[in-house]
Amino acid sequence: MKQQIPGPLVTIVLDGVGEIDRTEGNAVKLAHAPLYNHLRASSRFTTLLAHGKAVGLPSDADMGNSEVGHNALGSGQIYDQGAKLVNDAIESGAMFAGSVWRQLVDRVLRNDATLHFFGLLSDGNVHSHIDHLIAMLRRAASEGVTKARVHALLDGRDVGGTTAQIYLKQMEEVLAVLSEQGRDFRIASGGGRMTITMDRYEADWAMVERGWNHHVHGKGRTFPSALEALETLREETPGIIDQNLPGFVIADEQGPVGPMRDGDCVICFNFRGDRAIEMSRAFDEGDSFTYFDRGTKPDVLYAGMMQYDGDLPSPDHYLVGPPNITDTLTEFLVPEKVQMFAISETQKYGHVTYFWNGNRSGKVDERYETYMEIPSDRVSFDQRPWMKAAEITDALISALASGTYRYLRVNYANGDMVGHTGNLDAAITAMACLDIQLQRLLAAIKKANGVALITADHGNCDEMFELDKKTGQPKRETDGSIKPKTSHTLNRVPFIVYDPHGHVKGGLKDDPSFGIANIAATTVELLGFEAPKRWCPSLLV
Ligand SMILES: O=C(O)[C@H](O)COP(=O)(O)O
Ligand SMILES: [Mn+2]
Ligand SMILES: [Mn+2]
Repeated sequence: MKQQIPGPLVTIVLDGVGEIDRTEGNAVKLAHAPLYNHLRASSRFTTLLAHGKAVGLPSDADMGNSEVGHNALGSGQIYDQGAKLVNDAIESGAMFAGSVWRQLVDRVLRNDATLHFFGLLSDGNVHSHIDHLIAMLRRAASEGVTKARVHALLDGRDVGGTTAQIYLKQMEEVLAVLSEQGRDFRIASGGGRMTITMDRYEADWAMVERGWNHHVHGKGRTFPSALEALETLREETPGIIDQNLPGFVIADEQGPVGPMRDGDCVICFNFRGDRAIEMSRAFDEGDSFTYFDRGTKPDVLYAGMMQYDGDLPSPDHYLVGPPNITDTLTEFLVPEKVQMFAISETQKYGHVTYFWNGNRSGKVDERYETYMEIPSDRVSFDQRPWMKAAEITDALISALASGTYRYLRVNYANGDMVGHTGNLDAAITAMACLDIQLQRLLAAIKKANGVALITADHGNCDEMFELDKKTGQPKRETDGSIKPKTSHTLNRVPFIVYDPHGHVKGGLKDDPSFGIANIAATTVELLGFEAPKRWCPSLLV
């Protein structure tokens, strides 16, 4: 129902805060969070889908993630996303018929050179899928490529915390088969994804530099094989989860097996952009690149699985076209001259700006948009579970008090970033910290005569234990301790309308098929507009 609230409207995204009845291992329920619990008990509380097909992923077995979640939140629509687009391009053969694949393979054949692949080696399907890599390796072999190298980033964040051996073994088997008939396909380097290569939003370029030295120059601690590296590195730091493992280089009697050389080609097989952009820039940019010293940069042709940033644009070459997200919430509100404010800390800043605006890094219109980034700490977030929630709230309170903005949006990263560490105690603290900041923020919204919509982009800290699918009980390590869960969940997410002055008319529709893509239409209705027909319908009765 179209209605115009008199004060500001604020969308609060509690990143990684899902909804499930179970209390065990659920930081949302275990935390001292009196305000959040009070809001959940209100009549304008419901839950929404935030995973699988409801956010454009291939199947309902796919957990949601921040990219697809914020795309849905910010566009009010469901688009086929990277995972699905790449599957389709491989299945239909369009990827291999495309000009970029041809250029890469032809160059390798012409130069008698090596085809390198780097990316996240798992089936998490958030940044990548191992099946995509396997399909490309097989195809390259069938087209005559004789030398390929895989630079394998170990996951433990979108999949179980200590599962790297599963994917490494699978990869070694595939590579062994492909190496028959005179081919030479091998793993050349690797490391934990939170230690090397996969930084995002320029939070820590040193990670990318470490990755560059391992993958490109073959510089790092050497091991005879990736599985031996994994075993040794785990032994050296008991309890370490895969994402935090140090980098490694594979070497034989002649030295490192896969430094990149002039004439080689390189494919980043991640489809998701945020954590692939910095490395792409290191490969593509010329002397203007100043983030770290790349040493002698080999003359390689580099391609991404997808275009990771449509505005830079980056990379120069990519295998699959990105989803073309149009008619976003921001594009709708700009011509209506609605002043907007978007804020988060570094780790989620791109989520609430770039992903929110349909993967657009520039503003739609400077005159109506203010963005604010609070620099994140550079630590493992179980050491600082409060993160920058207080500083973000300070800035939001000032923005509300200025009276300038009619629509504000914020992402609080705590539930997700602390959830990814697998540390339940820290996640419980994160939720308690969030509750205190929500108390401050909602008081300011009330004072400004406003309304808030509180939601999440997907679950994470709502399930901090790995559960056995059959018994529903927590899985145990060999020493009897509970196996921590570091990845997102498949759970629904909250949707709460906070309306202290009773401005909002009507209740919430009760439709279990509604997801977070339904929030944009709700937003514009509360701002006094009719939502575009192509958006998912509003949640207001
Ligand atoms: O990149 C990450 O940190 C995880 O793979 C996914 O987390 P996000 O989707 O919440 O960013
Ligand atoms: Mn998220
Ligand atoms: Mn996450």
